[in-house]
Amino acid sequence: MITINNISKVYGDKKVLNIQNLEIPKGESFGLVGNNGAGKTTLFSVLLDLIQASSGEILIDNENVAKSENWKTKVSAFVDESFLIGYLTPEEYFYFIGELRGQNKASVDDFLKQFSDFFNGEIINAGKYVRDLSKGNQKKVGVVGALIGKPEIIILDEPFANLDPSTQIKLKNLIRKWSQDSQVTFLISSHDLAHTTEVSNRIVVLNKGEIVKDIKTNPETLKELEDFFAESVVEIN
Ligand SMILES: Nc1ncnc2c1ncn2[C@@H]1O[C@H](COP(=O)(O)OP(=O)(O)OP(=O)(O)O)[C@@H](O)[C@H]1O
Repeated sequence: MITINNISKVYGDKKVLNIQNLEIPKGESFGLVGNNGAGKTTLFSVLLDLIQASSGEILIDNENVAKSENWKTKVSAFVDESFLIGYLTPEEYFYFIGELRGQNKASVDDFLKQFSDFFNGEIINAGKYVRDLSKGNQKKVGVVGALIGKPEIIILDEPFANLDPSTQIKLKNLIRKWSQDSQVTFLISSHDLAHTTEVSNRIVVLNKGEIVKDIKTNPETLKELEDFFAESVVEIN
């Protein structure tokens, strides 16, 4: 369970995040949407203790992420390329992550087999370093790396961007399956309302750092979100 209490983040005189209370139970597939600058990455960064909140606290299973290390074995994330290690090959990167999560090479290899179509022959045994891969392939490496060892909580920032349609579908199926069958908690931020609605059983909309909608996904959700974002669009003639 993730508990967010009175979290704020201020840069200069601008409050970019301001969330009173948010609870994300185990096994929830939580979608975070919002326009550019809404505060999605900031929220994930505070949650992962990558940046310090200006006030408030975030607890994972009752442990304050800014004060404890225990939560780190339960959580994996891919937020941006800084999570990658450019001088490793993808295989070396996956083994490294596997080691952190108690997976030996054989179990990592076994796990990676299911992604062979996902990788499309361009990642494993491709003779390239992570830094030399295309943006889309780097994203695949980061996302798959976050899945190794099936951690309890998986945080993915914009996982669908830059991915080809087949890979998007594969990833959506995996997210749905793991959250239903294995009670993995997913936190996914995306600009893609359709993908987010498909994989999330709850969607929170952030606007200027504040929660403006918190929806249990239902057949009307996509329409509700599209209407919400359309309202803020100024027509260009
Ligand atoms: N280090 C920083 N210094 C100053 N302002 C920052 C810093 N990091 C983020 N911000 C500001 O915080 C706000 C929220 O940014 P954030 O990256 O969390 O938004 P986002 O919802 O992830 O946006 P996007 O959809 O564009 O990725 C933005 O106004 C951004 O400019």
